[in-house]
Amino acid sequence: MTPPKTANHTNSINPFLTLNYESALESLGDDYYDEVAAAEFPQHILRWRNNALLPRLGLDPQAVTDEDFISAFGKFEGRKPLLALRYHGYQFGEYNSRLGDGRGFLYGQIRGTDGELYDLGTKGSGTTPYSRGGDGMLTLKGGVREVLAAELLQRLGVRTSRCLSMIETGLGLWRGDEPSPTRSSVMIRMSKSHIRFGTFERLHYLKRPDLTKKLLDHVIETYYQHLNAENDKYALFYAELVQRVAELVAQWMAAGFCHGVLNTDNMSITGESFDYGPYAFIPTYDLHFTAAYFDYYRRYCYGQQPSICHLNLEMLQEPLKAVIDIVDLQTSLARFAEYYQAEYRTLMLKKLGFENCKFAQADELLALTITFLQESQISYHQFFSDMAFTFSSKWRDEPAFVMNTSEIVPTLGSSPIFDNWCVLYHQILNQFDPNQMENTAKTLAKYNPASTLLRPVIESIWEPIMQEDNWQPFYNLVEQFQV
Ligand SMILES: Nc1ncnc2c1ncn2[C@@H]1O[C@H](COP(=O)(O)OP(=O)(O)OP(=O)(O)O)[C@@H](O)[C@H]1O
Ligand SMILES: [Mg+2]
Repeated sequence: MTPPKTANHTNSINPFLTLNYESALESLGDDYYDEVAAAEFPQHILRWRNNALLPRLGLDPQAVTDEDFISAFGKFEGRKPLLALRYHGYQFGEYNSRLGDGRGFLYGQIRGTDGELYDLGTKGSGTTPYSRGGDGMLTLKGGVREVLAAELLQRLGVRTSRCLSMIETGLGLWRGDEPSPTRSSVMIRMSKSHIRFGTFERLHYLKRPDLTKKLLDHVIETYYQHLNAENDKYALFYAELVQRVAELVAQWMAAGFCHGVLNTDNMSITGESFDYGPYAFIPTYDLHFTAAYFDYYRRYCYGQQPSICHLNLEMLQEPLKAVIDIVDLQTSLARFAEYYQAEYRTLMLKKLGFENCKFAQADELLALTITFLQESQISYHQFFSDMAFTFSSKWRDEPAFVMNTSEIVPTLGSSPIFDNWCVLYHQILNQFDPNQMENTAKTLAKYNPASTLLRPVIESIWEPIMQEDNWQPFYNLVEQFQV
């Protein structure tokens, strides 16, 4: 990504308005949404345009001006209807029937060049019937954080939504968790559906099994098309959702990502990751690490993520029971751990340099790596990025050569676990042909990017923005995530 280009507005039609919008969700009828209007902002400064996503919408980045972004995604000119979606959800275990898009709406749905249907949804675009006294806005820092998280997560192979644009909107917002007044932004998120587990939970709460079935048909037709012709498509849908969610959590865990707010209104029915609010990447392998300062009981801590997602899937059975046999639902959910473990194992072995996971001692290596990371409390990110950076085929020669040029290893002092780990890694490398070492180096580099988003890194990006409106460090970092 390059910084936003200077506006070069012509009088031609905005390319975003010429896209072939589909009315998939709108055609379900107004039981599922409310038509809303966007806020009018005092200022529109384009801070981020995700050129990497434009080709997927069938657009040539060169043909889209900054002014086009501002007109479409800051001023919301020329597009209707804008739909605030209705949903409920379990928040920190408590059912909340007063939710819904309180600061966003569905801007439109577009078939990507890959054949998938994408939602363009806003965040920070003003109040709706679901704002519950909130201002309907997103802080600039919140926007910056969400752009960064999505780009790094996609780099790390997580199935994630991404931000298409972020526009600074010139308001001063009051927030308890940021020095206030703080700057405002409006963001466009491109995702594979904004239908949440909570969208179904609302229909159950309203005792509308007819609407549940209608929505389920829509979800299968639109996002699980390959199941549409099957006789037992509903049961198969849930079985696949279980697998997708289990794999998603495994992707977070391998990435060292703690989502922070795994309420059921933040769980997508397509098994995609979204809503990067109080998230954090783990500094060290600590199962109790908790991202949200308001998560007093560590409900959504790093190590709880698999069991919370399992629980959220289990609670989703309640509305789905209107259409799917409970035995089928339970049988599918029983496979969650198996899917999770298979994906986690595969991803961690990739981080350790092995694309092909079928080798002797693979499980031993994985278990010892986790024990080492946990007991040493070495930097989770730096351990793997150092492996990638310092890997050498010489590691085959002696256990003592393994990671011997790493910066982080000397900080360990004497560590019997690390010594055992080196012996094991050395043994494993010797199971392979010497000419495989190049592949190991490539795998390590692919799955362990040098850059990270630990909290101090985010602060180091935010500081120059806040102090001197210097966005260059932000652009530089996103560019590294997009290679
Ligand atoms: N500033 C605000 N004004 C109005 N409603 C808000 C505001 N912040 C959050 N909400 C609403 O509170 C609920 C929970 O918020 P949460 O932070 O999970 O979602 P969100 O970040 O607003 O949106 P999304 O889940 O699409 O990323 C949602 O219904 C959301 O719309
Ligand atoms: Mg949310």
